[in-house]
Amino acid sequence: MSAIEFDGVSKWFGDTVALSDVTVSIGAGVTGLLGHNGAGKSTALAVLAGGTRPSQGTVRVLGHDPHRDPQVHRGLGIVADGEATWGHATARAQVEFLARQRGVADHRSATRRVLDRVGLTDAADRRVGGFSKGMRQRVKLAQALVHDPQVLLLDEPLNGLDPAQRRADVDLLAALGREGRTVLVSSHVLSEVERMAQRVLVVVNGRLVAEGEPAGIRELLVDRPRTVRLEGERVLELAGLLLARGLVDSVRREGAGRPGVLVQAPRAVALAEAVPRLARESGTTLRRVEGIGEDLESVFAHLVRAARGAGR
Ligand SMILES: Nc1ncnc2c1ncn2[C@@H]1O[C@H](COP(=O)(O)OP(=O)(O)OP(=O)(O)O)[C@@H](O)[C@H]1O
Repeated sequence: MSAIEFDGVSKWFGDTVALSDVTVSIGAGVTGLLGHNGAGKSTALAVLAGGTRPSQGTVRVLGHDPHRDPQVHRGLGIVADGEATWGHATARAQVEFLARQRGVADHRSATRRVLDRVGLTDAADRRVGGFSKGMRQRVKLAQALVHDPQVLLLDEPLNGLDPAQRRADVDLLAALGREGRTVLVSSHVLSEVERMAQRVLVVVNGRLVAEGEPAGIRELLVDRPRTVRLEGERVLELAGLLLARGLVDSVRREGAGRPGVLVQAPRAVALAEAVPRLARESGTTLRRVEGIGEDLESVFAHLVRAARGAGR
């Protein structure tokens, strides 16, 4: 059995479906839980942490029902979204407090070790109130790790961090995964999860719509149907060539007074490869090439349609 098991899990709040029939096993290593705002990521983590019960289906963490069995917390570390530190206490005091609460045998040395691991040794005896966001995030991580848990749940842990802090945290989480821990990290940024995760689960409107290695998920997200706007000299000739070669399904001129042409490509990557080459062949001088509707929502909407098509 994997450390984390979802079996037919649904969760609704009144009329809102936060999770819909999710079945998945998650084992050792880093797994990214990718989805837009409101997709159900926090709910999935809350169900695993025992904070909320599924409306339907079962979850197991290290074989326990997290909602009923407090034993689960011996093997579980949680880094929640948002602020969870006390400004007036030192980093060491906050981590030690958690260590004592969880019954860690030698809580002082465990605290020392974990503060060192997250890079807070020098700041350990300073009040957390004066810490940067990244340092406070480290305190939360140290609190989650002090009892050496097998399973670690992190809700958008890289939010609000600067690039150097992000890199450090990505390295730390990747290392925790390599040690054989089961690390589940939520995010709405693919490039973030693909740097640390061996596996990515994509959640859209509460449904698990795709899963796989980061490279495969990237391909799925990037190489999808896309509307592209082309602007330049003789751009209609270029669009004609694209149509003739089956690289686009349709060509439409923009409305009056606008110089562009809108093409609908079934595979965006093939189009991107062909456009510069065919522009040269047709003598087109391109001024602009831009994707239309490139927001994350439209990417996820595509995945939902793809998942429906596959009968999931
Ligand atoms: N306690 C609650 N009561 C009512 N609705 C809720 C509750 N918790 C979550 N929801 C709803 O369930 C859906 C999923 O929310 P969830 O917070 O799990 O998404 P998320 O992917 O974590 O998004 P975000 O990144 O914005 O936190 C949303 O529509 C949200 O409004």
